[in-house]
Amino acid sequence: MAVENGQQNSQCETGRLLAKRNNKWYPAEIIHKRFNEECNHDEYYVHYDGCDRRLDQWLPLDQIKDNPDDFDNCESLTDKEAITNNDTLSNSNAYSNNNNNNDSTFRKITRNQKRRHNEINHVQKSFSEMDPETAALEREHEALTRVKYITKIQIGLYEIDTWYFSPYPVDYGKEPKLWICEYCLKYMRFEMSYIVHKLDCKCRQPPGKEIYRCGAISIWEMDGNVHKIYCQNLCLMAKLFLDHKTLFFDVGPFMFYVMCQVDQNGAHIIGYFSKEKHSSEGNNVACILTLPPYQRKGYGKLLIAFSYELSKLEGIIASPEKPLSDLGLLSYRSYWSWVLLQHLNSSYKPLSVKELSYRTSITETDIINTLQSMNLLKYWKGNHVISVTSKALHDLSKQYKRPRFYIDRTAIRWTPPYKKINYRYNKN
Ligand SMILES: CC(=O)SCCNC(=O)CCNC(=O)[C@H](O)C(C)(C)COP(=O)(O)OP(=O)(O)OC[C@H]1O[C@@H](n2cnc3c(N)ncnc32)[C@H](O)[C@@H]1OP(=O)(O)O
Repeated sequence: MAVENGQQNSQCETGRLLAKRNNKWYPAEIIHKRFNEECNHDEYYVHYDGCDRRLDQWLPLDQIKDNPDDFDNCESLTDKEAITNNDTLSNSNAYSNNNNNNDSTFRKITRNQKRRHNEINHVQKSFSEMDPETAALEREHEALTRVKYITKIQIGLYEIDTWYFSPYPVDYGKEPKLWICEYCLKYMRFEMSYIVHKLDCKCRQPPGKEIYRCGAISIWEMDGNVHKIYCQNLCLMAKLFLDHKTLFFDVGPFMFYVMCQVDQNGAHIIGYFSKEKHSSEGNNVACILTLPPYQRKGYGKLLIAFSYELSKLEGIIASPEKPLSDLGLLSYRSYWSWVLLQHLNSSYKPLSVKELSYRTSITETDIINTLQSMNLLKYWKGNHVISVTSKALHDLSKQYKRPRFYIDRTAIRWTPPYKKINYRYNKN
């Protein structure tokens, strides 16, 4: 454990302890300590056993205890309260709630339920399960990004709790809160600078070109080379909610697509995705983010749908960059499942995986994984065969919610800015 300021309190010396979250105690580990000048006391940065790092938080001493007697009665936060109420995976817990999650019920679950459980709870590989090179990179990443100092940002009307470390410049990186202009994304350490900036700033929308407008939703395209500062600021802010993406300063090779909600005051940022100008891996999205106040409202799937509409216009079959985060996987799975079910439902003839890929711009691998997760694929004589009955389609269509928003293709004002190899029409 790194101690930043002052001496380590004896109560916390064991490393293993219980820390509070939503009024309950959970096994946790102290990662760092600092002196909070505002409150005039020490505080501790804790990581809850087995949980995603976005749940890590700074706690005062009275929210931490290390009495060994308490450990036996204490369950891990994983799969339980970590994912309730205000925590990020709030509504994904239907599976665990329904199954009580004790050992005996766990043994009874089907392989499909278990796969779904792992998807929802994002069961990650441990270092020992990774190949040595990946494990070394993961360790380095973890060491560099372990402690999140900026715990809040103010952007527009919203004060948002951050999830992860982001490499803001030194003077800013250790502030507990940053103020960010919702239009130009300039970041500030002091509220007063923010107030003054708001009076001065002439921007009321992202820079770049508006390539989509439908109702109050608009999407703006920016070239990382042309709007470098804006794109860097966007990446720094996005990193506060993304664990594994490493692009911050070298934004030149990327295009950025920012989705906004427009009202009489301006275009308010909802989220974005970035995309390599030339992706050797065939990726149509590098990073995707919906800002937390707008999450679970359908905007993530709208951004995903838009990325595939661009791929269709480019004539390519593409996939998001891997690894996907837990929420990224859930959102993509939800989008892919819905789109594939629509095509299977509306086709008058049986469709092959290749045909589905050609129609949707989704890669065959993503289609195979998605169909497998819905139990619609059989492996027969060395080939993947879609095996589907109208009853199964009917049941699944009820299970996967209709998206709240659709992209209106006629509202897209875009032509591919750079030449692509035409994979999509090369059906063989
Ligand atoms: C290629 C990559 O960049 S991978 C990294 C992906 N980005 C991140 O992890 C950054 C942080 N997360 C986010 O920004 C968002 O959670 C996103 C972009 C992944 C999804 O954005 P949202 O606006 O919340 O997506 P949306 O509301 O369309 O929901 C998509 C579906 O994903 C699933 N889902 C999304 N969030 C959750 C959640 N918290 N709990 C359970 N399911 C969820 C649901 O199935 C949901 O559909 P439904 O609401 O119809 O059931």
